[in-house]
Amino acid sequence: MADQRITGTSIRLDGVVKRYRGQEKPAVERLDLDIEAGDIVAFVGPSGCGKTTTLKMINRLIEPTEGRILIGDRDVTDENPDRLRQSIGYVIQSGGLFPHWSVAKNVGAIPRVLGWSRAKIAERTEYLLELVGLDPGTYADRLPRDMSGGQQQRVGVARALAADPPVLLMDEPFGAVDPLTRVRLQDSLLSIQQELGKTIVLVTHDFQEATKLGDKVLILSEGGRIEQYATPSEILANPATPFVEEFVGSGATLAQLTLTRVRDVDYEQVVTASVGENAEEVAARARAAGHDWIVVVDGRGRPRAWPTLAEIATKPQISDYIDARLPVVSESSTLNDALDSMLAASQGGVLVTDGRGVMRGALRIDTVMAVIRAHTAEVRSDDEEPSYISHEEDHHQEGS
Ligand SMILES: Nc1ncnc2c1ncn2[C@@H]1O[C@H](COP(=O)(O)OP(=O)(O)OP(=O)(O)O)[C@@H](O)[C@H]1O
Repeated sequence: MADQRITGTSIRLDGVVKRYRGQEKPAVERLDLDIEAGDIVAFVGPSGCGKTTTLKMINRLIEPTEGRILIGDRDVTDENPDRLRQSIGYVIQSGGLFPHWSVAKNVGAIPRVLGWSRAKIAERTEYLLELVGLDPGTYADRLPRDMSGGQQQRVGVARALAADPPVLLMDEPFGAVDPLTRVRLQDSLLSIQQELGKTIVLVTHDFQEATKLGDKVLILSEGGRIEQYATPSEILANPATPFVEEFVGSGATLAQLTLTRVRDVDYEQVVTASVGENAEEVAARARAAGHDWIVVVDGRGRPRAWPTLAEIATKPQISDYIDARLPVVSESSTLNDALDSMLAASQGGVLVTDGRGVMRGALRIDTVMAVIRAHTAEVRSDDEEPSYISHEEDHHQEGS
């Protein structure tokens, strides 16, 4: 992410220990950790290893028993915790919104405490709702209970970013939503991060999620012991300990698919059309491009339907088809997400959008399969003795 603007700050945990009263063993024995400004770091590890305890010591929702915590150059170990928390965004599972406050009131909570003017809060709220993919006109006055879990979670992210904190902490943020919503929220977080460049620390139970979101992944074992702290590809290529190997285990092949993003592969251009356009002209455009389908987009270029030319030929103009099961992923989605989305929609392809949902192209299952085959071949040639491979080939030739 060399071209990314960074507004986050570094975080350092220096000899941090947490002993809970009445517990014999410390939850976190002694942790030294450096998180670089602008990185997303994902904490993973088995239940009870100390992920949440470590996360909450960063904003001192849990007070460390020993050690120091630095945010940028600021030693915050003894800082007033309320003040500290105003400079650290915090997102929990299910959003943690105040249920009887409107979305706008929830998002403006910290700015109000900070004494911002009404106009500034309103402007910021509008910007943030747009950023997290919620139309301010539709949602600003809604109550959380009238929104889906995924939408509430988006509001939770907007609220955490309200005072533009350099650091965002997220505790299992996408744990409570269905798998497809989860993928959308992950993609949305990645596009927000592309725009903002915060330092984000997140706890997850899901190694796939950690490899998708994390610039670096921290794998902990009991007592907050660091087993490995590295980029996802380093962890997959060189697990540091037998613990890591086992933890990553059979998920490794799938995780490799997680390392490839849709934007890294050659997906196709598509022919788009707006509602009301002349169907014959659109069809001619599609045929010229060698396609027997088109994508209908709305006024902002977002996909609405994916009809075949036969379907659009039934009417003189492009009508407003709505396709509720349209398989869509974003460029920052992983190939794994793309495959899931194809399977869920029983289609041999997915539409690809940018971070704001604007149409970019289509990815076909053949392309994904080609990437998987190329990767498998690469792993073979890395791992296996050349003599073994030629042996295999001989064997096949004999058999055929
Ligand atoms: N308030 C508390 N009082 C006493 N012990 C606690 C408290 N909170 C956590 N612990 C203990 O500290 C250890 C680490 O807990 P923590 O919640 O940080 O783990 P975790 O890795 O986040 O677990 P999970 O994945 O299950 O959420 C566990 O043994 C837990 O039982």
